[in-house]
Amino acid sequence: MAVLVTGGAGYIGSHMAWELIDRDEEVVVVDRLSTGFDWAVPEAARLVVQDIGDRKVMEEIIRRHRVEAIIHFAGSVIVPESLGDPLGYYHNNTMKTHSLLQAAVNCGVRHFVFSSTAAVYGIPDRAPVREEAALRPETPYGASKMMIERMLQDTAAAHDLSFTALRYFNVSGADPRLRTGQSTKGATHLIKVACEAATGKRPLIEVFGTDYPSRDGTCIRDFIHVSDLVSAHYLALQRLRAGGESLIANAGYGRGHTVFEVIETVKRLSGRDFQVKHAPRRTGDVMAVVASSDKCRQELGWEPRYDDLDTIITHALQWEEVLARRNRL
Ligand SMILES: NC(=O)c1ccc[n+]([C@@H]2O[C@H](COP(=O)([O-])OP(=O)(O)OC[C@H]3O[C@@H](n4cnc5c(N)ncnc54)[C@H](O)[C@@H]3O)[C@@H](O)[C@H]2O)c1
Ligand SMILES: O=c1ccn([C@@H]2O[C@H](COP(=O)(O)OP(=O)(O)O[C@H]3O[C@H](CO)[C@@H](O)[C@H](O)[C@H]3O)[C@@H](O)[C@H]2O)c(=O)[nH]1
Repeated sequence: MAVLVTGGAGYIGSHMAWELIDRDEEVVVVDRLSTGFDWAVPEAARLVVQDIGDRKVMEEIIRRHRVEAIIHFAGSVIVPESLGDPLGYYHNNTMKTHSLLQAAVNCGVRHFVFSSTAAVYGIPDRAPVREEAALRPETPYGASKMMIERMLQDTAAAHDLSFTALRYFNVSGADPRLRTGQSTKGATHLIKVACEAATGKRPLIEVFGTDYPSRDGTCIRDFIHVSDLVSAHYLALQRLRAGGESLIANAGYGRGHTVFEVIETVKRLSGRDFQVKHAPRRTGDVMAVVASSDKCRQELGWEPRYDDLDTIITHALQWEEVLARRNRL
């Protein structure tokens, strides 16, 4: 029996593949390598280069490897990009997940763990935001994921399939053993961009909006270490295997940092100064997005190990140095 990891050549998915390998699971990765890298997949996992949207092929893969659970990361992930290409986002996220779910049901897959997002909340009425809050996504990206959550609830009610959807807040950092990290080309994520500026890969960082009514005028985000995130997935999988009910839970620490605080931390930990340019607000940005993490801790027994901005940024910087060394070779 195998666990299928879609998007397992990408940032979070490759950490998940390592987590599963570390726990002696059999792992099959399906990834079309649009933003992921074949070298990011552990050698002990089987990589199939394939788009998840082809239902017949996915059914063959599921049957051939006797897939018992799917952990689904594949998708389009850039919030601002989704505003310019909504149909592309609904297609790659919502429609292809529909097709994957149909394949899962047809083949009798029992468990499904899904990458949802804090973006389903839109502008939360309060921070920290609880799972029961109204879902009012501000962007096609958030809406594409909200629709998948609904599809999962209806599918689990009708079929012998249980699911966990984790609503990730801002994922960052890298495997502490530096076996993988965020390698995305032309990255747009704050910590990655700031680390690239610190290691000289970019000349500067732009801060999108310095006039928000926050403590220093910049947006606030709840940064979660990628290794803590994948450990929550593993706990979710084990809980479903043990007969646990389907669940939707936030994955964040419950603490927010501003954009300026992140940049200052990157400067301090790297010991390098870089130019910080104040720029207009970015369309679709929400001022403060912070998780209530009670449900994840209580239902999954989740105990984060890297809940500290310095640790997250230290690992992110170390991974940037690994990439820089590789590119020089
Ligand atoms: N990074 C974050 O802060 C964050 C926050 C919330 C949710 N998420 C979700 O987590 C998941 C993983 O994100 P990531 O940051 O690792 O991004 P990523 O771009 O590094 O990984 C996505 C992977 O999916 C693959 N892929 C995309 N479309 C595919 C398709 N149709 N068929 C097969 N493979 C496909 C890509 O090649 C890539 O390897 C996504 O679903 C994203 O929406 C990420
Ligand atoms: O060069 C940069 C990059 C980002 N930011 C700001 O930093 C904050 C965080 O932005 P970013 O890292 O792009 O993440 P988000 O837009 O918050 O979205 C992330 O977090 C969401 C959950 O909160 C996920 O759903 C998304 O997939 C993931 O990209 C925002 O205020 C941005 O305006 C900058 O000022 N400069």
